[in-house]
Amino acid sequence: MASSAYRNGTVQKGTAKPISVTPTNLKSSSFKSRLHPSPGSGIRRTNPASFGAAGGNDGVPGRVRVAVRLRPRNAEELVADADFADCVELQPELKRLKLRKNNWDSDTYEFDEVLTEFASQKRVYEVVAKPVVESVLDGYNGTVMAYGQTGTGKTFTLGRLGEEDTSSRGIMVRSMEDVLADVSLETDSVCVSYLQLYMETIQDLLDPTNDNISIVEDPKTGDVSLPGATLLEIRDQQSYMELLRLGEAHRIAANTKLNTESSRSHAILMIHVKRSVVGREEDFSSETNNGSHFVKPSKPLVRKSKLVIVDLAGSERIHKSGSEGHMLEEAKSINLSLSALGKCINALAENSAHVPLRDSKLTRLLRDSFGGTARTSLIVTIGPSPRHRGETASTILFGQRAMKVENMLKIKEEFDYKSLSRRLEIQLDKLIAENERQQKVFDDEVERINLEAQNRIAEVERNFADALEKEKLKCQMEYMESVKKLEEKMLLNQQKQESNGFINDVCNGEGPGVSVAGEVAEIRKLLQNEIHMRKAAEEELNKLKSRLGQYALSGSCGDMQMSNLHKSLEDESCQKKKLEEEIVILRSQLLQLTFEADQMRRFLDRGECGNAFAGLDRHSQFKDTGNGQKAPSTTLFEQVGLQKILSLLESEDANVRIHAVKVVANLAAEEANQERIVEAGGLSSLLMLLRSFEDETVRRVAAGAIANLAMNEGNQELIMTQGGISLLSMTAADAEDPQTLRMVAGAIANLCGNDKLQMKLRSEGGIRALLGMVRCGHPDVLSQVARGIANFAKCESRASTQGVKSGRSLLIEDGALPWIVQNANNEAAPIRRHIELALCHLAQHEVNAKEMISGGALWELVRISRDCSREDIRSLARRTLSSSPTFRSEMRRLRIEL
Ligand SMILES: Nc1ncnc2c1ncn2[C@@H]1O[C@H](COP(=O)(O)OP(=O)(O)OP(=O)(O)O)[C@@H](O)[C@H]1O
Repeated sequence: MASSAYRNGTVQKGTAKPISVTPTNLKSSSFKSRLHPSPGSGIRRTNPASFGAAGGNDGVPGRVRVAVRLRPRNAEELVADADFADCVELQPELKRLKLRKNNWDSDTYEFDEVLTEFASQKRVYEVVAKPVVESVLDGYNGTVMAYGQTGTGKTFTLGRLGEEDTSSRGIMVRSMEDVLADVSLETDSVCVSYLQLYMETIQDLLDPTNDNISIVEDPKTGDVSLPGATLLEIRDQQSYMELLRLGEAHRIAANTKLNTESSRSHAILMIHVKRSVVGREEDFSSETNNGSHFVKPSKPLVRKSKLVIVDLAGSERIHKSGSEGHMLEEAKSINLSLSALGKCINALAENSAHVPLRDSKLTRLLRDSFGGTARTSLIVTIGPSPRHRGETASTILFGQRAMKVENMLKIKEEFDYKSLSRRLEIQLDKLIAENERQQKVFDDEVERINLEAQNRIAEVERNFADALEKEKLKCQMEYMESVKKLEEKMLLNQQKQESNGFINDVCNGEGPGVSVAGEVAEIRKLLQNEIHMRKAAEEELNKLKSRLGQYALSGSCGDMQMSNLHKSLEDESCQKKKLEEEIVILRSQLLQLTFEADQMRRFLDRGECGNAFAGLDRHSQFKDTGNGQKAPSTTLFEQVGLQKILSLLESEDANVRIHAVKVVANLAAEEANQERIVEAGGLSSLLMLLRSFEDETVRRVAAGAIANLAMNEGNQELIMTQGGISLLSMTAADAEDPQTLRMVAGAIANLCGNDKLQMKLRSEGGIRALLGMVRCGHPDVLSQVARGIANFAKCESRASTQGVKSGRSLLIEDGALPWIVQNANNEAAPIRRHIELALCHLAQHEVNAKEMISGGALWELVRISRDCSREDIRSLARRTLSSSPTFRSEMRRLRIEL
């Protein structure tokens, strides 16, 4: 900062050597602000140029601006100095002040603004304070300070409230008016603290009990703050005025010779302005551009600036002010702090390496105002009296030196995390609300679809139930109809028999047993005709043969005739073959009808439901007609021949195949036929049908036939060696029809009862196939599965007892235990009985005990031993439990008593 002596042009000619210090940049600088008006600003800006717009936060040089204000003569001066001229002469248009040395000589000083005794308070505000207020609103710190001899108008300039005469409002009042006009109280905030520095102690003027406030300096930024001071938010001018009144009331003043209301402390008013501003979008988007759901918020910034208005206590010459005692101490303290301020200003003005900021609290408080980052405006107040020329000269020199102090203005802007967080919260709330709305729409839609689906299901169920009911009715009707027809036929037949005295083989002595006797008789008649025709054809053939022999002998037979005869012969043979086939079919049809007639007869006799394949175990096996006579099927079997019937299993005609397999199944139900069917290759043919899997009916009937054959112990091994278990397992895995599964399960269950086949059956997947069929859930199937398991467990038990087998049960190995335990108390008696037996067999072997306990079988065994309806099973369970050490010990542990 350069400095040079300045002499007033008019004075240059004089002899005196006035020392006037003029900053080199004085000409280029104006007292007026160069700030932009903020958009929407409520105050009229003083100058459109803006150093804030230079951008960034790098700092802009800003010299301390100094104005001088002359107080008008007061009453005392008007009298006492009546014969004397003022000690100063002002040239406001030239911004100069002449300080008279004597009548003919004066020193001239140039200031940023020269305010005469006629300058209004409004003008003083506009030239001294308004530019600073605007800077503060733009985000810079600002200081307006009044310095001068006691009684020269510092408090008048700054602190006048102007309640009676608004035109006399001082800088403090007017500053707030402009601040409040410019800020938006929705987004910005204005807070005030008001303090006095009295005898090196900082007191709170808004709360006088708070009288030892400490200064906190940020070592990094140099920012000074007073965290202990009361900080009140201002929302309107009225509350601010009350606050100023309160502060004024608490300010220490005294009546001195020079001022009846002399301030004995430095008053410091701090107006904190916090403003939200919107930053440049690109700065922020790079930081937050990681989520696609958010509407990118602009960069939120906050500007925290501070306007400090300092009304210094006046400097005084002790002898003039007449201070003594405590007031003398006050005066000394005031002078000391002002002198410390002066020293700092001098050091700064001279660009000295050391600035003694820490010499007083005043200089510590004002460190940002002089040589700091604030925009500072100083008003030096002087009086006109020549009697105080010395003090006026000293004030003027203070102002001149202050004009040399260069500050580096910095915008006080920082990232506004609070605002960002608030905005993000709002955005989040919006997103949550939107999400909830969409969720509700979705839920409503799901509910609607659900309702619609339920309605549809209900409708389908209704339709289905109706259709089922109709179908049921239809079946019942048809059934009644057919029963009626059969009864009628039977009656007719009986009548015929009685009238003709003809005794039919089929219905011999059986009364109501020949339900389809008429039909049978008809077929028999057809059959007789066929036989007659065949015999006639055979006779014809024999005749032709003998004629052929005669022709050959006589030699009169021509080639032509020979070939004709050959052809006829071939035709006859073909016809014969066809007839033979038809006879076989007719016989098998007859056989089937005879079966059905028999079933029907039994049904009518007992009121039971007939089933051609009911014989899955020995107890339900179909044996004979019940009167010691051979069954009609057996008779036909003998008449037609087993080979013929079995050959029909391979017929190309599907109907014939179905028919034939039914006949074979019925034959297989008779114990007497079982071995013969197997010997004649029937088992292979049936297994082949199972393998070919051409038709569900064929497969079901074939499985039933195999089940019947498997009742015979001799056949069981053959079934195994011919790969029967694999084929049955395969069928078990892919069949869906419960009746087919029942037949397959029945066949495997029969095989399970063979001691010799245990290992092979298990290794070829028999147990797993059996367990796999429980998926069907049909009680008939479950019953067969349970029977198989019971058979297997029984064989295992036998083998273990004989010492043939050791180790855990293969049933347990193959995972049967959970199903066994689960169904041990099945409500279907046949299932329950088989399972109960199976459990007892398994439990007889100590090696199974642990698994059975952990699988829950012990509880079932205990239940069986107590509640089983069959005495033999009950006692078997009890015996088993009491003979097993493992079960006994577990029961002891569980305190179970048999
Ligand atoms: N420009 C002015 N016009 C009219 N009266 C003024 C002017 N300046 C000051 N006065 C009057 O002068 C007297 C002293 O003023 P003021 O109390 O403001 O001085 P001061 O510098 O604050 O003194 P101190 O330092 O002792 O507090 C007051 O009565 C005040 O009204």
